[in-house]
Amino acid sequence: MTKKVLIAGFTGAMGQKTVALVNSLPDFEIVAGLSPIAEHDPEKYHLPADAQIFEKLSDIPAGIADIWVDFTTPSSVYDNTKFALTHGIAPVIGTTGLTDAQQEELVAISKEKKQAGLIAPNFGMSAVLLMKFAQEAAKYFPDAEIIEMHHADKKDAPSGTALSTAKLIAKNRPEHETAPDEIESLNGVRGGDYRGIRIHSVRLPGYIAHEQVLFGGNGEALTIRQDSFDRQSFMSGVKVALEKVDQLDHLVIGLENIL
Ligand SMILES: NC(=O)C1=CN([C@@H]2O[C@H](COP(=O)(O)OP(=O)(O)OC[C@H]3O[C@@H](n4cnc5c(N)ncnc54)[C@H](OP(=O)(O)O)[C@@H]3O)[C@@H](O)[C@H]2O)C=CC1
Ligand SMILES: O=C(O)C1=N[C@H](C(=O)O)C[C@H](O)C1
Repeated sequence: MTKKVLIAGFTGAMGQKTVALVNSLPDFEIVAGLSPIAEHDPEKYHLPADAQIFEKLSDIPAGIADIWVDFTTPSSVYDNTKFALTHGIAPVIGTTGLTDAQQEELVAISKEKKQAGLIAPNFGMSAVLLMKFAQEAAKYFPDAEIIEMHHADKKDAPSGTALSTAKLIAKNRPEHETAPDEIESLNGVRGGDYRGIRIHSVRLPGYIAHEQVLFGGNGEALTIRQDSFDRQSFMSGVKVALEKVDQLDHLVIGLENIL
């Protein structure tokens, strides 16, 4: 049976890639899009002619779609995910910026409602592998810093991927002495601090999405790096999520958990 898909943020960079992906899949059909300032012309955004365009959540009827793909903004993703979970739609969330408390609350709602869903801070295979390798390396190299580099239009910092990487490192590294207090003669020059792991966010035109994890040891160093040169790199992960999300029994965090 064809699965009905709503794309939130369908006018954006990732939204338009997702539109092209879903249009290419015979078992999925775009039935609706959500975007606050979109022109109501499905053709302009390559949506099927009968797809409905919504400007706000409250206009969307329950059960309009089976799957809700979300590439919107950090300020709207919590409400969007909650709406999908409570209206019988399985969320596939790529938007970053959810806090730990928000994620926990959404998982609890999904369990209560018995509603499937997935949140993936990164749908790219290179980033999923980078996080896995960084998690492993942290057992042997507890001293780590992260540099993430993104296009100049990115709204949130640090990236969701960098924050997830830092969490995995913090969870897996052995008991660790923190560095003595440092003096910054230039404010912020040592980056953000997630439990002693420094994160440096670079925003430049020409970049898409890149991350480097630097581990320092005794007379040696390990660097793990991934590059998304094109947003197409995220689409194989989105495809897997579309195909597998309805097999989950609640909201799962991380693409690696469904691969
Ligand atoms: N998980 C992953 O693998 C990836 C995640 N991302 C994340 O996806 C998100 C989107 O990225 P990107 O496509 O580059 O961003 P864009 O700015 O290109 O697109 C954002 C989209 O969200 C829409 N939007 C804005 N406000 C709202 C709202 N309140 N409700 C619904 N839609 C809204 C915009 O619509 P309008 O034009 O009408 O304002 C636009 O369609 C970011 O959080 C980014 O970090 C990005 C790449 C990969
Ligand atoms: O905004 C982006 O572009 C990206 N956002 C995600 C993040 O914040 O980690 C994933 C990827 O890095 C691209």
